[in-house]
Amino acid sequence: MELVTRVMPLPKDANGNGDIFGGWIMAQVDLAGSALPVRISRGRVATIAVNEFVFRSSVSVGDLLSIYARIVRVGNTSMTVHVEVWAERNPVNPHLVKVTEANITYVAIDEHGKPRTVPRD
Ligand SMILES: CC(=O)SCCNC(=O)CCNC(=O)[C@H](O)C(C)(C)COP(=O)(O)OP(=O)(O)OC[C@H]1O[C@@H](n2cnc3c(N)ncnc32)[C@H](O)[C@@H]1OP(=O)(O)O
Repeated sequence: MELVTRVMPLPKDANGNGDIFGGWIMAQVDLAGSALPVRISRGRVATIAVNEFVFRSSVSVGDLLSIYARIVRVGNTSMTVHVEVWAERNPVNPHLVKVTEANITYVAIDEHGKPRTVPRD
């Protein structure tokens, strides 16, 4: 898997318990997951489907999140990406926890927002 993003949630991203909102994590994963489809399709993409999204462990303010991605399928106009989010926590005694994984499908789109074929070369 390829490291595509590192990001640290801030207090504004948390609920009253200090846990990070799932919607914030979904936004980071959607954005990070698009990096490889943008690269291989050499242009714009749009998210068409979140095929699976699993929150395995809660995320806290100050966790350093590393988001990894791997292309699992390339269709005619679509690309499906597996994304994993790992949290590095407790700087005094650091340890890594897989907090989220997802499968997301993106469609390559042209300047009119219509699907275009993913280049094969
Ligand atoms: C930048 C952002 O991410 S914005 C986030 C929100 N996303 C959006 O606003 C996108 C809104 N959706 C759209 O604009 C349109 O649906 C488009 C342009 C993405 C696709 O247009 P459509 O006419 O629906 O495309 P179409 O039905 O031909 O399907 C395109 C591809 O998606 C695939 N697809 C469609 N539905 C799904 C699904 N539920 N799961 C996985 N793949 C799917 C199709 O199989 C096809 O793949 P292929 O060409 O590799 O065989």
